[in-house]
Amino acid sequence: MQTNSVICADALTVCVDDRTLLDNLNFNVGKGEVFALLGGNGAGKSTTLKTFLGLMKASSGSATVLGHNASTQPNQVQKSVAYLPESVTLYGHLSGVENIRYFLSVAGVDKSDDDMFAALRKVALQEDSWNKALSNYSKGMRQKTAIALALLRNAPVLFLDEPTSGLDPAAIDEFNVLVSELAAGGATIFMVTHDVYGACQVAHRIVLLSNGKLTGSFERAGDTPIDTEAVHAAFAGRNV
Ligand SMILES: Nc1ncnc2c1ncn2[C@@H]1O[C@H](COP(=O)(O)OP(=O)(O)OP(=O)(O)O)[C@@H](O)[C@H]1O
Repeated sequence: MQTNSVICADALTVCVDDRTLLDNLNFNVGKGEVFALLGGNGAGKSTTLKTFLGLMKASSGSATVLGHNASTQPNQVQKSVAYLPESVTLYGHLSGVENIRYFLSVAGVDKSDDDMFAALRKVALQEDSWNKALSNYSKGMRQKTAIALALLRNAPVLFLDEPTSGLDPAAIDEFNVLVSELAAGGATIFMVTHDVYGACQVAHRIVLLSNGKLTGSFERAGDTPIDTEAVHAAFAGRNV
């Protein structure tokens, strides 16, 4: 394991019945890194996420977050991570502010209104919507609310499931800026996606998953985004 490794897959293998869903995955994600796991339908992305969240167990090898084994110490892992599912689950009849207040109280986190307003400003949720019912929010606005909640929980690690699916191009750009800012502030971000372009814009590293195996890896060099064409080609099994 790297010394600054926050998320680590070490020979991670997950089998269900006689099927191998994840086959000997190895990777480390460092503090402040945006890591994207890219794969097609059925590649094993959700299985990987669920294993890191302690919802599925490793059959051999390990998935660890901040040194906690997700299979044997799921509670410790769940305390230190924020998880954004593809469809954000907040209450439609409550406002953004009320949702945040409610979920912080459930998590036992005590924050002032000023802290909450600062988080909503940081994620750039329009101020005139803060007290409107969430049922009036767009998907991007709901996602911003969920990210503000994650910030207020001070979660050092974020797991994001298909975070840009269903967002329009402007919302995707805003989301990418926010993710980059969070990472620059020290958050470690693990996302699963099949959006090659979006992953290239925001990720420091992209790892390809196919049939439960890692099949390629791309790293950002300085400020230059990862080459979309090279990732597309590898994703589609072509040579560039
Ligand atoms: N609990 C389970 N038991 C048996 N098979 C499963 C289980 N969960 C997932 N699978 C199978 O594992 C494979 C990987 O599924 P997974 O949901 O991880 O893929 P994915 O990359 O997230 O796909 P998608 O992009 O379509 O959501 C699929 O063939 C799926 O049918």
